[in-house]
Amino acid sequence: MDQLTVKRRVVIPVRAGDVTAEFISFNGDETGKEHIAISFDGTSEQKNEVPLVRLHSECLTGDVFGSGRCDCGEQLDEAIDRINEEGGYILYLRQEGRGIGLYAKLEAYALQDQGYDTYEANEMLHLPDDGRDFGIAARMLKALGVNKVRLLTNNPDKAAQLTENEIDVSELVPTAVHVNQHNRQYLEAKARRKQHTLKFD
Ligand SMILES: Nc1nc2c(ncn2[C@@H]2O[C@H](COP(=O)(O)OP(=O)(O)OP(=O)(O)O)[C@@H](O)[C@H]2O)c(=O)[nH]1
Ligand SMILES: [Zn+2]
Repeated sequence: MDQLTVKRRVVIPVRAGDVTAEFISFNGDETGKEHIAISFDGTSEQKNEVPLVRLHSECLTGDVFGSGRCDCGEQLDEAIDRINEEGGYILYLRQEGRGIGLYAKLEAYALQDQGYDTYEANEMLHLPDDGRDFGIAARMLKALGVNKVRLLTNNPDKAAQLTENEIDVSELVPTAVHVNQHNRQYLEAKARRKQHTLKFD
C-alpha cells in the first residue's frame, strides 16, 4: 500500500477560540474517506516527548448531537482537553458505526431496542461486529513523522493494530468511563465481548 503524504495543514481555532488546532489532510488514501488528523501543540510546561494520540472513529449521533446511547461525544471532549494540554494528535477516522456507516448503525440501534447487544445487532444485519481497520491510522502517523505514541484508549485492538503496522505504542493511557442510564449496556458489552478495559462503579 502506498505511503500517505500530508496534503494541507490549516490552523482552526476551536472551542469558541479557546483552543488552537491544526487540521491536516492527506494524499494517497485510495478509499477517498477523507480521514483527518488534528494536531495540538500542548499547553503544559512539562510535555512528554512522545505525543498523546487518540484514534477517534466518527459518530455523528454522539460527536455532534451528544447522544446518550454511546460515549463518543464525551470521549472526544476528553481527548481535546487532554491532548490540547499534553500535545499530540486526534486522528478523526471516518469509520461511522465501527465501519458499517450511519444508516446501518441506526438499523443496529433498532435491533438493540429489541434486546440484542451492539455486536449481535451488527451480525444480524450480516455486517462485521467491528469493521474497522486501524492500519490507515498507522499510515497517517507515518506521514506525520510519528513512529511512537502514547495511546488514549480502553480498546486493546487499537493498540494491537498500530503495533502490527510498525507504530510503537509506548503507553496505554485509559480514557474515563462515561457511563449513563442509556449507554450502560453498550459499554458492558464492549467490556464483556471485546476486552475493553472499562471499570464501572
Ligand atoms: N455499529 C455500531 N456502532 C456503534 C454503536 N455505538 C457506537 N458505535 C460506533 O462506535 C465507534 C466508537 O468507537 P470508539 O469510541 O472509537 O472506540 P472504542 O472501540 O469504543 O474504543 P475506545 O478507544 O476505548 O473508545 C463510532 O464509530 C460509533 O459510531 C453501536 O451500537 N453499533
Ligand atoms: Zn457514538
